[in-house]
Amino acid sequence: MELLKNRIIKDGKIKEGNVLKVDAFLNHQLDIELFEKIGEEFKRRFEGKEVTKILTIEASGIAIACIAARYFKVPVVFAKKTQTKNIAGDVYTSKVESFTHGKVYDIIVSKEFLNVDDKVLIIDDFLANGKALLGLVDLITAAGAEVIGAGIVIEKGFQEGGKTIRDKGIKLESLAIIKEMSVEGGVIFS
Ligand SMILES: O=P(O)(O)OC[C@H]1O[C@H](OP(=O)(O)OP(=O)(O)O)[C@H](O)[C@@H]1O
Ligand SMILES: O=c1[nH]c(=O)c2nc[nH]c2[nH]1
Repeated sequence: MELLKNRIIKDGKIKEGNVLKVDAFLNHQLDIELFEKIGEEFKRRFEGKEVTKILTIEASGIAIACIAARYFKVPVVFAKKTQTKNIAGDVYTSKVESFTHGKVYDIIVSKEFLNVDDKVLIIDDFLANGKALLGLVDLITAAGAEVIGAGIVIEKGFQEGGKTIRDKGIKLESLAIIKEMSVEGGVIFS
């Protein structure tokens, strides 16, 4: 998606530890006009697929999932990274090592919101090592629901997540795939 790639080149900042900082438009300050275009593009990439629910993971996936849901006209469910009193009871759970927080979370979704007849599209802002996506696939599988695919805004193609997910036969659509990035050389797309 050229618009997104140009924005990454304009506003992205490369940090140590394979981190691309895009908080000026994607995961801290949010450019909703760009999000609308991204939502529209996800809809185009999954055209013809029946989707009954969008699943994402807090925190940074939520905003983009909500805008995408306007195009699919389905509810968004997000996996929580912390237990709260108001979600006590029957939950699906999986372990996810967070890329930017550097710690392992027991992610949870209430059984009420993932059902055996759901056809689930996963949406997230980033794909790096694939831990978040694998955790979300676990939750969908535990519910007996179907994984329709995953829509990712930025895939860091030099990390292992994309291969792991594609090897599982999951339809993965990443709107920008970074082949290489370095402080000196900038970002190079696939
Ligand atoms: O493919 P992975 O290695 O799992 O990396 C991708 C995940 O990393 C980020 O979440 P993170 O928990 O780092 O931060 P957040 O709380 O801002 O969503 C991002 O939002 C993805 O969910
Ligand atoms: O802002 C972010 N930058 C990244 O490089 C990244 N990788 C996973 N999650 C991420 N979030």
